[in-house]
Amino acid sequence: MLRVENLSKHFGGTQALKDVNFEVKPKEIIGIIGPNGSGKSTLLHTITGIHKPDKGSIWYEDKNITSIPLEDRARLGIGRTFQNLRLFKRLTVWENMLIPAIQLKKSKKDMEEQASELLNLVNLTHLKNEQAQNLSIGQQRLLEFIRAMMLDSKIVLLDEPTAGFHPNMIQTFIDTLLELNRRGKTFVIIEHNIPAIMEVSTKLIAIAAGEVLMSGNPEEVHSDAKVVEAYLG
Ligand SMILES: Nc1ncnc2c1ncn2[C@@H]1O[C@H](COP(=O)(O)OP(=O)(O)OP(=O)(O)O)[C@@H](O)[C@H]1O
Repeated sequence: MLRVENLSKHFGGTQALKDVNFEVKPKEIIGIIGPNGSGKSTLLHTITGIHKPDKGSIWYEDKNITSIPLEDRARLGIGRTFQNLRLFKRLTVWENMLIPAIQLKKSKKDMEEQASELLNLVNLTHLKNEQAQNLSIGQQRLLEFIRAMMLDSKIVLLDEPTAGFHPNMIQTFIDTLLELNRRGKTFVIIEHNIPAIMEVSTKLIAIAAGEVLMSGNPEEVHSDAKVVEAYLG
């Protein structure tokens, strides 16, 4: 579905990505872990078109998308959320859900049904008329997550979706993610919450200093000596 080949990107003297290769198959949940500054966000920015890679290519459903504009990647079905929340803070939860979806020209009824159902999944229905800025950071992150689902992307890239969560919200996120995955969504998730990412991912990719250290079975990757050292070192 999505394939990254020999992707490299540098900023001045910093090699943020070095020959990164991986593949995402339909309905997989890929977890990406790595220490701070290891290149995780750069990888997502390069896949979605914010950064142009120095080298390498990105393929989506057998189409080379390395050089196509950001909006076209979104139109093809690649959605995302950001590490820094990008909600319309003064608009209500409900307005936040509906506004991005307007571009899809779905019927108002369909959009409203979808928004209601998603809000229900993450237990935010009671806050639908509240301004987004009045929600806790964790609630805002859940809102950004389900808002991304309104765009009907086939694959959604999530950048630290549980950062700032109250511990009792993690399960809501996990349950929602798994439910959306059961319905056909594919996910790539950058996450520092190791227990959460271990629980949901079908494959784990560990990166350090811009390179893939190891990828594969989450248990094996997590307990690998090189991965443990990269985190602790
Ligand atoms: N726009 C930029 N300009 C210059 N350097 C950058 C830029 N973006 C990232 N970097 C550098 O590239 C490296 C990788 O950064 P990146 O944000 O991708 O790491 P990360 O793994 O997402 O980190 P974190 O877990 O802290 O979010 C870091 O050394 C960072 O300082």
